[in-house]
Amino acid sequence: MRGFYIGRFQPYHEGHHHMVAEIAEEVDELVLGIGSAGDSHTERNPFTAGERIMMLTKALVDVDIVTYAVPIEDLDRNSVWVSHVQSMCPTFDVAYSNNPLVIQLFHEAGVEVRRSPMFRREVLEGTDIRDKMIDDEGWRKLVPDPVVEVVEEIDGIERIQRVSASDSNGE
Ligand SMILES: Nc1ncnc2c1ncn2[C@@H]1O[C@H](COP(=O)(O)OP(=O)(O)OP(=O)(O)O)[C@@H](O)[C@H]1O
Ligand SMILES: NC(=O)c1ccc[n+]([C@@H]2O[C@H](COP(=O)(O)O)[C@@H](O)[C@H]2O)c1
Repeated sequence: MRGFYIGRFQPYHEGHHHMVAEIAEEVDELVLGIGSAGDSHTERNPFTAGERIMMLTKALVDVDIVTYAVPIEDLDRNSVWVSHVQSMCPTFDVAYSNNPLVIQLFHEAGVEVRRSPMFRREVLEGTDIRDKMIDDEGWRKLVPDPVVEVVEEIDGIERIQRVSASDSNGE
């Protein structure tokens, strides 16, 4: 059985990693949809799709199922989004998400959706981790080690500090 799990992964953190480990108990292969793939260089979406592919690929080397990372750009039309996802991905039997809109759209399209309990959500939330990156304090222990290496390789902290400063100046 093949599963599908979508997130923006800005950045890929230990909550996502925990969810992947749980999903890996239930499926043979997993497609990871990198959502809002066209977005980057903003405070909410600092990293490009390619950078997020690096984070996922390097963090998932120890996961013992086959994984595929597929960038998925946003569409203006929610009603055809599931078809758009399916057109970009290997076929899958079940979708995993906690996002209410994603659950609703898959449900309406007749795709089975499974939710997964939030893991240590009080610290493992992308928005909070990005705030910690802006301060460059306390974020490293909240993401897998390979993600730290990718962020360092791409000068990600300098990027997020600059784009958050320009976002708040309205530039
Ligand atoms: N700590 C967590 N435990 C389990 N699942 C999580 C956790 N954090 C996020 N998820 C789930 O992973 C999927 C992708 O989430 P996403 O990439 O938006 O991360 P996020 O931490 O919610 O980030 P942001 O604050 O930027 O929205 C969603 O279904 C979300 O509910
Ligand atoms: N119409 C659309 O483009 C559409 C609809 C539902 C979800 N999405 C995307 O799916 C992803 C869902 O991920 P999160 O659970 O991380 O929010 C996001 O990138 C979101 O933009 C896009």
